[in-house]
Amino acid sequence: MKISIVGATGYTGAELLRILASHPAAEVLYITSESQPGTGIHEIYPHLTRFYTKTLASLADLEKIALESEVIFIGLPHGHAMEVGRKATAINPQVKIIDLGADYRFKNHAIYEQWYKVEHTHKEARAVYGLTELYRSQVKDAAIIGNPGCYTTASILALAPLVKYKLVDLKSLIIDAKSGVSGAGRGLSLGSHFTEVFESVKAYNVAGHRHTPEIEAVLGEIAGQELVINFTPHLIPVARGILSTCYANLKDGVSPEAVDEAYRAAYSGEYFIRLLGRGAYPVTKNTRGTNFCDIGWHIDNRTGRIIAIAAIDNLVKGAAGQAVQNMNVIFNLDEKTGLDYAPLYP
Ligand SMILES: NC(=O)C1=CN([C@@H]2O[C@H](COP(=O)(O)OP(=O)(O)OC[C@H]3O[C@@H](n4cnc5c(N)ncnc54)[C@H](OP(=O)(O)O)[C@@H]3O)[C@@H](O)[C@H]2O)C=CC1
Ligand SMILES: CC(=O)N[C@@H](CCC(=O)OP(=O)(O)O)C(=O)O
Repeated sequence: MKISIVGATGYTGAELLRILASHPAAEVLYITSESQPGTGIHEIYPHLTRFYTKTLASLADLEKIALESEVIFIGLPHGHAMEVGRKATAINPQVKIIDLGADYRFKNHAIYEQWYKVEHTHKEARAVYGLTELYRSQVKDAAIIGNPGCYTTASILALAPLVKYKLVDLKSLIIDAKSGVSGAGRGLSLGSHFTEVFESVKAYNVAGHRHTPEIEAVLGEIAGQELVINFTPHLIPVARGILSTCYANLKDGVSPEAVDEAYRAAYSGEYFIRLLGRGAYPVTKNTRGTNFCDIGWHIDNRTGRIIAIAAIDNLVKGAAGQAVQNMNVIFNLDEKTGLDYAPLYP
């Protein structure tokens, strides 16, 4: 597959390059940057030395990129990807677009515009939400994929079986999630300085984070009714990893065995979802550098609540890995191609 990456100098772009370097069917054609065109990617990311000697192109080359590529991954800030997607598909209607940002995640554009404060400029795109395990049959035939957010991937995967099999009160969903600092991207900002983050943990965007409507839309679709959640993200002093701890009131009479069965029914055939089981504790380090999502759950008999916990690597299952998983599905390859390796541990 001839692949280009728009926004290759970002963390998700670099992670795509790392994964695609050992993908047997992938040929990386063009990689772009607006700030450093002409620079070798191995100069910006020395860890990619020996794997790539390519120099960066720019969006000025979009016509050539769109015409020659079969897949374009986009790793740009929201608001920019939809313009690239609109232009690239106009130039080459056959090209597949996989956007790692938020522009193509929402079926309801009004919700996107309300939360992201930009006008949606590619409303006619018939994009598919790329949470592979839940939308595989649509991903297969998609021309444009809105790859999910990192917190949303972990949180939705933890809660989906409970919602699907109607085991919990939909008014009681609470998600408490923690992310490593690479989730904020490579750009410099005060909040991600070492001295701000090290030896510290903080909540941010409480009751206002943009992943809230994304989680609500997907879980609402699974439930067949609208729902609202509480979602609180936290920044923790690690480079990679998301741990999402999700709370819900179990409906009366739901047994622990029924909960176990719901997780098994939802995910037993899913390679990238490792069900650790009831009473188990997922750990971000066990997923580091991989496309795995580890899930465990607990039932608190005193409060009648279930606590479901998911761990992922935000840059892999939460971004570049899931994007490659979606590409594999679209091109009818084994979903694990280029993604089947053990975590780096410790
Ligand atoms: N980091 C993560 O864990 C996750 C990120 N995402 C999403 O993926 C996308 C990329 O994220 P990430 O790689 O972390 O971001 P980074 O900040 O690390 O990289 C952003 C990229 O976008 C380019 N860029 C920045 N501004 C512009 C602009 N105005 N026009 C064109 N290009 C621009 C930069 O290139 P240059 O400056 O060289 O031109 C760079 O390649 C975002 O939408 C993000 O929300 C999704 C899931 C997880
Ligand atoms: C730690 C950190 O800052 N994380 C990012 C989420 C990264 C992500 O998935 O963002 P998109 O939905 O924009 O793609 C944040 O909270 O905004």
